[in-house]
Amino acid sequence: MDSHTSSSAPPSQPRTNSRWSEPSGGDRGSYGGGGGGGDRGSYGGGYGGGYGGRGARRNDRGFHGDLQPNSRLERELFDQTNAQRTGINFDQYDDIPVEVSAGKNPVPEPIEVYTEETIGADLYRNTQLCNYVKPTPVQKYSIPICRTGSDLMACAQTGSGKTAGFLFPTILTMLKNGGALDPDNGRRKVFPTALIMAPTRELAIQIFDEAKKFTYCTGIAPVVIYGGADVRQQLRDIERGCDLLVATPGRLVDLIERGRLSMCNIAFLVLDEADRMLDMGFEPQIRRIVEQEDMPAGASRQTMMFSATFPHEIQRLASDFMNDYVFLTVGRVGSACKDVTQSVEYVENNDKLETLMRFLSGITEGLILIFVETKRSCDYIEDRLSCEGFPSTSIHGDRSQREREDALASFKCGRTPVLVATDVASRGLDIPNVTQVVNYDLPGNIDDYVHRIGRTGRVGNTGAALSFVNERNGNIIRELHELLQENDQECPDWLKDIR
Ligand SMILES: Nc1ncnc2c1ncn2[C@@H]1O[C@H](COP(=O)(O)OP(=O)(O)OP(=O)(O)O)[C@@H](O)[C@H]1O
Repeated sequence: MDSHTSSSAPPSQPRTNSRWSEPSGGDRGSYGGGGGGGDRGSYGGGYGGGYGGRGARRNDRGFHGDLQPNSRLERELFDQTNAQRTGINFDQYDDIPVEVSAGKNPVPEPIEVYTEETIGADLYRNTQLCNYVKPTPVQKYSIPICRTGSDLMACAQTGSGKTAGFLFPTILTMLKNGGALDPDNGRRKVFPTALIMAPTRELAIQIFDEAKKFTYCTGIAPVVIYGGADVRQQLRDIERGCDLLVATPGRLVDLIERGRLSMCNIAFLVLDEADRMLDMGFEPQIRRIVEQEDMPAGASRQTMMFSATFPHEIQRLASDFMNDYVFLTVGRVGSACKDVTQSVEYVENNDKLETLMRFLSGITEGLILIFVETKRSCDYIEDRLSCEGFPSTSIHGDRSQREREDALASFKCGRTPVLVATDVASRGLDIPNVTQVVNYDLPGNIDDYVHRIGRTGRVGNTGAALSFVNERNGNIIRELHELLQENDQECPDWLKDIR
């Protein structure tokens, strides 16, 4: 029987370090399973309380945000306590080969440093507040390329700063051009200038959090909208002024249909993790938003697509949405982050839980992210781990938005150092101190594997990924084998015998 559905608990593992408690046999409630204490306000919808109400009045730059410093907000946004810090391998990013295939414009020189000259005074101040010392390779190239007005498809390894890679040039060009006038608007319709679409709510919230930092005191107002949260609050957020909108596709279509959002001023369109959005079946919504509403096409819009992987279906979307685009690749398209030590272990399904607990018992520090295939096994494993003394929480598509945010908050602060997740957490999430990823169930394709293990080993930090493998994983073994070899990882002989 599959261990996911087995009701018999595996034997308890003795704890080899004091981090984990002895099995209690109690229920998960005693460990705060599912998290708790997550502060929605810290993710904010729109500007939270920090900027104060300001209506949709425009500032001197033609946008809707604040230009004045605010010391409380500044402390909140740039608090470094839980920020991701660059790791020992950060400087080795410079050794990764970069390829740029030119569009019609000549490719500009990359920028090597962050200064007022390279990224303007506003962004420079904000990078200093973020403690960014120098650009990552994708940023070095994407910023000058996008400033020429070219469309861009950029592929760079997980955790190498792609978010700033698209936010920086977008913000810079918005500041250069100033806000566009709204068309005559009798109704309460909102006209953002930049649109960033992301596949999951958590990723949209995270991009928004980054956008808040980089737009601080620039006058640009960022807002996030996503499904599963109160739509009325999000409507209030956009009405207070929205220049840069971060959205998941479903909620965006909803607000367009309600007549509350117009795409007609969109000058910048970013699709982050576009391949995942297609996997999740969002193509009709994306095509509707980009092709069938009032969004400008051709040269009046700049389009960027960013991911660590680019399967073939994406090339189609790219050629439909972009004009003569530049293709930027840092390293091989789809390759795994070299700072993650990958290992595989042969484990039959029935033995996975026991093996996992034995493995966890030996981990003395850091956060551990465990990927499983189904929502059901996610709940089951979280429950078993919690009962066995490993404080755990979980995240999957059937949990409410509140539960998902609470689980992430509880994981991030270390209250529950184990997060059991489905692929909803595989893309984009940037959680400091994740030192170990476990593929309890391997994903169905190698791209998802690359994204999953990329939740660790970010911005030059080292991390580790362990995958449980057995005969059921035949479909991914060949590519996994190649990937391990490419990254000089240990490749056990039995691996290639699995079909
Ligand atoms: N130039 C920089 N210097 C220092 N830290 C940076 C720099 N650029 C980005 N970071 C930080 O690196 C972390 C990873 O960045 P980001 O999430 O944008 O990576 P990514 O390439 O989009 O990853 P993924 O493929 O997983 O989505 C973030 O915490 C970000 O703040």
